[in-house]
Amino acid sequence: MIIGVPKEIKQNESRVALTPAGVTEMLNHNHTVYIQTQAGEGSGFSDEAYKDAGAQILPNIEAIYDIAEMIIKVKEPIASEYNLIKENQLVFTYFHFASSEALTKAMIDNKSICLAYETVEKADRSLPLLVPMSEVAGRMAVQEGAKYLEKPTGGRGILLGGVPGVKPANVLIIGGGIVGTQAAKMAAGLGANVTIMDISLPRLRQLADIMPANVETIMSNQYNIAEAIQHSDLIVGAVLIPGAKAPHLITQDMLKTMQPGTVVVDVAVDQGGCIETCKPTTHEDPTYVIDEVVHYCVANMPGAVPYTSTVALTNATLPYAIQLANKGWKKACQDSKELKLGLNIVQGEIVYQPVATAFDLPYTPVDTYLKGEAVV
Ligand SMILES: NC(=O)C1=CN([C@@H]2O[C@H](COP(=O)(O)OP(=O)(O)OC[C@H]3O[C@@H](n4cnc5c(N)ncnc54)[C@H](O)[C@@H]3O)[C@@H](O)[C@H]2O)C=CC1
Ligand SMILES: CC(=O)C(=O)O
Ligand SMILES: [Mg+2]
Repeated sequence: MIIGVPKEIKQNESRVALTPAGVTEMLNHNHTVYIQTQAGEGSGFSDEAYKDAGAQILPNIEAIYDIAEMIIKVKEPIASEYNLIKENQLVFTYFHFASSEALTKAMIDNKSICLAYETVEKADRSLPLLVPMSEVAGRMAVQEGAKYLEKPTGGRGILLGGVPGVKPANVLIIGGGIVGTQAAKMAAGLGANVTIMDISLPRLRQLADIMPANVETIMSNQYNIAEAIQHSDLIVGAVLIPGAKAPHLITQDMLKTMQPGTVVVDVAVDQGGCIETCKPTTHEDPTYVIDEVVHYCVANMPGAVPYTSTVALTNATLPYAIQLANKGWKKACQDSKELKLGLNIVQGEIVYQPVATAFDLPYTPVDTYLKGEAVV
């Protein structure tokens, strides 16, 4: 198969979807790999390194989309890429469709095959291609939160861990999955008073077992959230209902009950955010203030640490990308339930129910496309 890797063009996005090691693997399986010039530069991989691994370098993004049967990238296509994507071209990347009707409609219109990293799902319900970036974002959430809690950046002016004789900060984490767990570990390690909320009692039990003594677990519900936000200094939004729009657990009215200078890091922004007042921001201008509450809502947090994130992401995506390249999307999705769940839009039809629900658009069951002879 002919594989194309464009340079990411989202603001301050320096990750790349394939490393030189990944190129070698693809070549070992008899595939051809084209990389846009400088695509790996921000992650420490030069064009020379890709050439040495056997890739061919193309000078611009148009050339990559023009030649490739499968595009592998990191972030969702942005508006200038919509028309570069061709009918029947397989695009393997994060899409987060439920947060963007414009993207959803553009991918319906171009009739491509959209296989979303974030909904590839294992039998145990884990999301293997979201996990590594959630690990990064969860850890970063506390780092960023600590920074914006400083007075000069608009925060309350409180040190997460306090100092001897002074109380530490209160950190509330809503959602105890991968992001939530990593955020809790970091905040607890710094000495903060940490509370994790989740709607899953089994999950809260697991967390209570593994977390240190300065982390408590509380059931997530409207009453408990309303109470906890009043004395939280840092709040991390970390909920997920796979593929769907995040529920708004903190409404605009509730901001008025919070302490001035509270920082909210809504990591779930890529699925629309779990705070009503969340709107996506960039690494260049990551925060804004509403009702004296600092909002940090960067939708590509791991993009800021590409040396860590590119390798973590490609460690997870490469085995799936190889299956897709070896078998073609149809056969690969017939053979693997995990990959099949990654299909969101196929040739103009939404095949992932929560995306159709998010915009009240028609839904076509994915098996409609996977029946019959596989096309390689
Ligand atoms: N902004 C960014 O750069 C990044 C954002 N993310 C996003 O972070 C979010 C969380 O991802 P993961 O931790 O991997 O998901 P996960 O599936 O591991 O965890 C989500 C947790 O939320 C819980 N949950 C669902 N509804 C809830 C509610 N009403 N109250 C409390 N908990 C609730 C679930 O029970 C689950 O434990 C996703 O939207 C993901 O896309 C992930 C990586 C980077
Ligand atoms: C998960 C995601 O959206 C990211 O890593 O940017
Ligand atoms: Mg207030």
